[in-house]
Amino acid sequence: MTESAVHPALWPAPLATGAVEATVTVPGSKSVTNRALVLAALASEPGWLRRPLRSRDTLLMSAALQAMGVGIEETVSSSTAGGSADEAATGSGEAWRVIPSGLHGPATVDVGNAGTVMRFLPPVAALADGPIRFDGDPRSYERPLNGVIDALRALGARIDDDGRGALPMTVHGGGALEGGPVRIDASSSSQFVSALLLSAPRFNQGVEVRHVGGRLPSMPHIRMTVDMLRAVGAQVDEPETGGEPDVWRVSHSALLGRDLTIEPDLSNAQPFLAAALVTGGRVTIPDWPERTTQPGDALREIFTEMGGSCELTTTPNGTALVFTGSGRIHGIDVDLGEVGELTPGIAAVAALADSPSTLRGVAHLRLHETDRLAALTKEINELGGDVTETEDGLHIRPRPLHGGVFRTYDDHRMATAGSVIGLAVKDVQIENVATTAKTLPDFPQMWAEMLGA
Ligand SMILES: O=C(O)C1=C[C@@H](OP(=O)(O)O)[C@@H](O)[C@H](O)C1
Ligand SMILES: C=C(OP(=O)(O)O)C(=O)O
Repeated sequence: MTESAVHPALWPAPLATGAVEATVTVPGSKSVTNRALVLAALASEPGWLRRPLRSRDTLLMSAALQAMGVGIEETVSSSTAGGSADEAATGSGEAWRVIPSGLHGPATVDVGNAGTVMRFLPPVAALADGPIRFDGDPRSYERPLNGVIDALRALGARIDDDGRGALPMTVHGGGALEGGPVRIDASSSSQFVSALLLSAPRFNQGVEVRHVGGRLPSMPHIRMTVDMLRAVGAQVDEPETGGEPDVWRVSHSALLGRDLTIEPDLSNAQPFLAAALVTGGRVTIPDWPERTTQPGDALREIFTEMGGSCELTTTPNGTALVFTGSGRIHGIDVDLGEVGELTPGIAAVAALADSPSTLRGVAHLRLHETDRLAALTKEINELGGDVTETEDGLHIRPRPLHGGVFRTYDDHRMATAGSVIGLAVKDVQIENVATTAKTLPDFPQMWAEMLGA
């Protein structure tokens, strides 16, 4: 855990005074936006991202691509293609036009603490015609990157790092990369696999990535990578459509420019759904996709098991998820290995439940924005909770909680998790709620609006 250098302000998390009844328009998916930016930058023609997420992680991705020469023009979209009719009203009619170009160095990339930027861009940098320096927040030096660095070296790239297989580093782009077969251990982050696949159509021989090692986390995010590659014309062989287990192959090919409307971020819908569960209220999320690779879709099942119920409805503007709490919150025993980023929000709800919970399969969360297992244990326990860390997760035994400071360790999902607890527990103060800017800059305002403030 790394605490902020400065001691940021405390935000009094609002207590819910009754059942929440709200419709919450959730901004675009971080994971889809950053994949779409990379694919559009590597395409052979311009493309559009409509309703992209505008947050720290996506602006860092955009700035990095622009530093390498990609044109990204921000406009307010005049098209309503795929968007809901209330786009103009919500200000979500924003669109980014991406104009690919030769990739150039020297350039500097600030990855912040964005896993997608620090993992997805080194393969892009290897295609540039000069050195690309990567640096970021102190925490980015601690997050695993060795899978990407070692694989790129094996595929022909020259990289200078300090020997730890981590940031900071310089990728000496040679204008092209040979590519071909490579073995990696991606058990610490699925993003290693996604990173190599996303740029692979531009490698001379494409790529064959073979995962060797422990369980691969976050499989839906790899499916998202595969789906989005196929949607821009790439040829991908992968385990789920009959390929060899743990092997992905992407052929060399040109990529199409696409006009893509970004889905709402379903993981960022989590605190709002949790609010319905915790207060026995009802929250509607417009534009919830009928089919998606986003891991947040699993919340329909998980939060139903924890006491709510939900319905995917069709409205004149598209589909919406209506989630209703029953007033009871039940504990859960669940493996979250596929959907690790949902863990903080599930832990928050579990701390308020009427029975214990066991969250499993998420040891790799120790290397996320912060050590999430340690952070959740410490912060819930400091409010009077009874949480213990296991080898790969958390045991949560609900107890009456009291107010206090909930530290966030520069982790957006710690801030939203603390806010969920604050709905039910008086006087919870969130340290550095501004850290939600990583993926949801308007969180405090959205939260207040949901509560009718
Ligand atoms: O590819 C992606 O967009 C992501 C993959 C997952 O990473 P890990 O596999 O490192 O958990 C997830 O936790 C992260 O929030 C986003
Ligand atoms: C793990 C996360 O982010 P990152 O993309 O930085 O890995 C997350 O958003 O929960």
